[in-house]
Amino acid sequence: ASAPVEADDDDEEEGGFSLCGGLGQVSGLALDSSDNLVIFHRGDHRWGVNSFDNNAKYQQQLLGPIQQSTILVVGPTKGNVLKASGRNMFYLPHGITTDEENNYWVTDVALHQVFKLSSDGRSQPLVVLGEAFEPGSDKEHFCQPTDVAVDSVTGNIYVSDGYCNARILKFSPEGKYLSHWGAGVRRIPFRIPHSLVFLPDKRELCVADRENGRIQCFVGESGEYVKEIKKPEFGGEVFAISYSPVQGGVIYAVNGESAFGHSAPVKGFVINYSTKEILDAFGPENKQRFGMPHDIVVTEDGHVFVGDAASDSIEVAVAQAHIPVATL
Ligand SMILES: O=C(N[C@@H](O)C(=O)O)c1ccccc1
Repeated sequence: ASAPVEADDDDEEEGGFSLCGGLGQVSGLALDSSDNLVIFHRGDHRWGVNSFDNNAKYQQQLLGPIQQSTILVVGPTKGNVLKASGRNMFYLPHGITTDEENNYWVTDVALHQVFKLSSDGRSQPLVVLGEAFEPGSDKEHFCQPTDVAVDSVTGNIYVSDGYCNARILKFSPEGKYLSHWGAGVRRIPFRIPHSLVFLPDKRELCVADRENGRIQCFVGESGEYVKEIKKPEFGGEVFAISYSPVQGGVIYAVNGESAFGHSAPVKGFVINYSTKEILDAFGPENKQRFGMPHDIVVTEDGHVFVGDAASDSIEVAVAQAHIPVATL
């Protein structure tokens, strides 16, 4: 493993931390069973306008895989690195989530693959889905898959596929294809299903349908459409979502800039899942604004972390509405 990287002192003063330059584009965030932050970043690789050809084929394979550790487990307060893994495996990391055994489920948009990795750093993946560097849209191929969500009861996983497909697929914990579906309301297709969250208390899957600027939620078991949350405050894009079961269920979302024009400040939102009311809007704790907020996680005690793919950093944010009623 590479030498541990520590957050700079000044980084901590900013409220966020960038692990003293040890981070590349932060594409994914997850939490482990101890509420440590799990960061999935791109080291010295970047997703630029020339990274893919018109057929979504990755153009920089000759660069080889990222040599830095792309998966870092860090303490949520000081940003000290507890574990580092994921070296020489990935080309363009995207999404990451953890399952009940602290395994990592990750997606790589250059490989068009989904991996299940054990968190003890063994480099041999437990499950590999998709064919390396081969985009496609059947049961064995993805096209720039963006995220994974895990149903902690059944262990089944959901894959949002992706920048160049418009569907959600469901697999068993061992990676057996179970089902797939497209978008809900009036069959307007997803436009970059970009981030997923499973709602354990409602057994629903919610999707950040990025360029449609909406969140759509489905019954996890059947894929049946349940609801849509779309707000003018999103300004046309929703990049990432997370969820906390407190107060009847609260959705956290971040919007973002997009090539298709944008008309709202880049912010985080706290939304009452049942009423769809925006309870709070927030920016980074001690920084002007988010760059490209790309993923968001919320700890049990209400700390919000946002991974920024433009400023290669993790921003800490305080969202008022999550403070459990007991402490108000
Ligand atoms: O959205 C894009 N990237 C981010 O989401 C990301 O880096 O995951 C992107 C799209 C087209 C070209 C270049 C970048």
